[in-house]
Amino acid sequence: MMIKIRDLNFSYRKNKKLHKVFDSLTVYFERGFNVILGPNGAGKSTLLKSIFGLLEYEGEICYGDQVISTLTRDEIVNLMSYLPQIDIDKSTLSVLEMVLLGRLPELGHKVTDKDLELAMNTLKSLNIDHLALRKINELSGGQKKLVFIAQTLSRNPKLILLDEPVNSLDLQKQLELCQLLQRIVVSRKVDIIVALHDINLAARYAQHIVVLRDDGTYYSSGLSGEVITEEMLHEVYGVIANVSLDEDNVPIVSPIRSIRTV
Ligand SMILES: Nc1ncnc2c1ncn2[C@@H]1O[C@H](COP(=O)(O)OP(=O)(O)OP(=O)(O)O)[C@@H](O)[C@H]1O
Repeated sequence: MMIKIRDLNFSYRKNKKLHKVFDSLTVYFERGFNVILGPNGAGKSTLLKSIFGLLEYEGEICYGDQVISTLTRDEIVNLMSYLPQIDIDKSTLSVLEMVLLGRLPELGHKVTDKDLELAMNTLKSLNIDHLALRKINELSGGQKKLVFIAQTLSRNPKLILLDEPVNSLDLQKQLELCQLLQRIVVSRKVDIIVALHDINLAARYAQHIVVLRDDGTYYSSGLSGEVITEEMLHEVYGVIANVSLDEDNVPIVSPIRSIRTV
């Protein structure tokens, strides 16, 4: 087990009111490529933020045998990098500067050729090196997303947390990003946890899937073949869907209709 979450309790506080997201949630993630699935509002982003130490929760989150709440901010940032769902997109920095910024803790007073090479290599791996000198606020939504992903990857963390990284990417780039993540998991021995809405992408690439219900409770976890079932799609997402297996035994979901009448 890579991340172990035990008895997690968390509520957002707004105008003195509490909005409970997790009530004694116990769940774990494995080494490798993990995906969190669940409908809107299930708590996927909240779970990623909790792991990254951004929220004050009750319960325990461990990375290996380290209790994350006992780590300093610097220790957490050295260990993991986190791509939030909402990107700051008003920046007038260039793409290259933005990626370099991601490695700020490791950069010295001067940006060296090695730093530039690392940043350019990350841009190349996402096929956006040609955008290096363009300003962030002059890019398309998908291009911006890729820059933030490049920034997240360039930090060389042990654990990467990505919140819906594929939304606003075209089909080819969605697949390329998942393939790149798959490669990084193997070549850099990095672990990743991705919150996703695309169940077919999760089915194809995830080594371990965790499914949350819309009320933030645990529904199931395991390999895609175990987790992605017609029953789960009915009970968790409220849809009637066919699930078949392709030639690699990967489940393929064909949605038919919502169980709600609209
Ligand atoms: N800052 C906040 N203040 C109050 N409530 C919040 C806040 N952020 C999220 N919530 C609530 O907490 C619950 C979980 O939200 P979260 O964003 O973690 O869900 P999610 O699974 O990531 O959803 P989505 O798929 O729509 O991105 C939701 O009911 C949401 O309305």
